[in-house]
Amino acid sequence: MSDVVICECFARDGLQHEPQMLPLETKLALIDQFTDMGLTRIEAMSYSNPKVIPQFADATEVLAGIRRGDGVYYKATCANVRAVERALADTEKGIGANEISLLVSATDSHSLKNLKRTREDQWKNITDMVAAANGRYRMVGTISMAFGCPFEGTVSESDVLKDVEKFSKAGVQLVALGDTTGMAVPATTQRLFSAVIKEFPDVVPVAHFHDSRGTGIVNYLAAYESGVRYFDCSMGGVGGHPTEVKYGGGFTGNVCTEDWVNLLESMGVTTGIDLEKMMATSAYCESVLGRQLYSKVALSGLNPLLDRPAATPVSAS
Ligand SMILES: CC(C)C(=O)C(=O)O
Repeated sequence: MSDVVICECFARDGLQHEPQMLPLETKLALIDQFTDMGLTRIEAMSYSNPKVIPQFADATEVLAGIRRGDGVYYKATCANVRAVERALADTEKGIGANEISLLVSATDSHSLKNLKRTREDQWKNITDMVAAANGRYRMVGTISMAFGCPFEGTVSESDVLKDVEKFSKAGVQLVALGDTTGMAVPATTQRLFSAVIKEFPDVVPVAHFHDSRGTGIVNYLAAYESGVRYFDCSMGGVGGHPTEVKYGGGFTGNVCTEDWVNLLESMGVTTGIDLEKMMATSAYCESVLGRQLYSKVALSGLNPLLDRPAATPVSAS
């Protein structure tokens, strides 16, 4: 049992906006490597409309082809009831995901731009999706722009907490707070997560931060210190949110799995990840995308002190 749970987002969030289409065999090899390196949450694919997002036209084939690890959650991204119905159809065939995701934005401006729906309409959509899922999956709700919005500025923490409450009341077990465009700082990260942990003890809080301004890891550390144990990351930091490019410009990537795992393990926090396999998988991710990605650890190697016991292990509170 490790101290933290890392969700690897490369195969969905990472690939969604990649211009090149990866062949099915490459996706299967990637996800199998994620399983083999010890990850216990893997964002595998998206049941999106293939006309809109052709990258996931093979969503069912991906689920059918991957090797399943014991106790591993394979997450399917779902945008609407039709997507949940596709998830259920695959589950009936015995090849389904075991976690599905739901998404809301903390601000109406971002919701309209990103989801083409007002927040109110999106909450109706989520209610319908939860009803359609009928308790068959572990569910994770993500609140985008939870720490600030490029269109509306400061986001009210009490409004975010109301969204967490709505997810909780709907029976959603995990709630991710998204720092979608890298606006959080350690103090806001700690304040909001501490409030979630205090007010919603039944909810598993998840950090889903983008590293747009190089603040991802410092904020993840702040989240860890507040008691968060679930983190979304992506090998090489790929992925992220198109809104950043369309409306703000800049880097859209996720926090690099390699860098966050290296830091945690160097602090004596166990991740359950085989570090040598992680480095081999990191190189494989770069080779399949044909370019150097953003991980500093991929560039410099793992912390050389890692093969010695950490001087003062950080206790998992
Ligand atoms: C789309 C979600 C998962 C996201 O990346 C964000 O809002 O930060």
